[in-house]
Amino acid sequence: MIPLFGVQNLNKSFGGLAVTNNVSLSLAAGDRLALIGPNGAGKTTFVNLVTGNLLPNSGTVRLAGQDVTRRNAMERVRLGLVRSFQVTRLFYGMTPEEHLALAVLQREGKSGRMVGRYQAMPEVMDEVRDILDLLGLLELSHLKVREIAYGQQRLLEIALALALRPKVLLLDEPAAGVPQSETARIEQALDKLPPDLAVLMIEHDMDLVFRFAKRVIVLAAGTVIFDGSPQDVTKDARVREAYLGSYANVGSAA
Ligand SMILES: Nc1ncnc2c1ncn2[C@@H]1O[C@H](COP(=O)(O)OP(=O)(O)OP(=O)(O)O)[C@@H](O)[C@H]1O
Repeated sequence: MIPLFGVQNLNKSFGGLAVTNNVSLSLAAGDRLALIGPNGAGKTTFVNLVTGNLLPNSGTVRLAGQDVTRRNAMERVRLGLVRSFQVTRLFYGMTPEEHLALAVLQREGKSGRMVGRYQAMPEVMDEVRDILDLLGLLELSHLKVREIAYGQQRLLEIALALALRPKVLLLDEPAAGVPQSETARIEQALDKLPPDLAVLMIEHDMDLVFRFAKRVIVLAAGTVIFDGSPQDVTKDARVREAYLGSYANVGSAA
């Protein structure tokens, strides 16, 4: 079976520094994959190669049966590869509903000027409400972004990505900066993502990784040193040494 998404033998160097070393991985519909690794392991670089924000020195990126290695980020989005937005790109004076309406209209190729009239468009309103409801944001739909909690702003980033109808969703540290009291909300929302969506999550919060991922890839110095189940990652000697350290004992006891 052809995977929905795959990279083969991807390499990237900055000057003499090899940051992505022969990385290969693939994702099928419904996969829940976490990419973890110590600071500087090359996770952000890898995401940028996948999204088209960086070009690799060699290797290929394939999406939905097509070689997209030389395609730009927007073309990849149109083919279904979407990265969650970042809080810094939200408009603090706009509501979650307005953000979602704008995203849906943009996806449909409709002018941003129509955003003032979206409430009269039942198909847009239905979709906006469905996505907000899925992520537990419906009750906040009319508040300004600046009035909602940081964890909910992070959920709005995911909502905006879903509005682009991805086949493959890249979640870049969805719990980063979110207070402990709000991480349960993130977990609950991630549980409700469409089952056929393939999700690749980069995350440092190991509790979230263990609850969410069915498969874990560990990157160290740009190289994949582990690809397997969350249960096995804690037992792997190289991973313990490179990254997990004392967490390994906690994880393996669970
Ligand atoms: N544009 C660049 N030019 C030169 N070096 C870079 C560039 N981008 C990243 N690097 C280097 O590549 C290495 C990997 O960086 P990267 O940000 O991909 O790691 P990371 O795993 O995402 O780290 P973190 O978890 O701290 O975000 C680092 O040594 C970094 O300094």
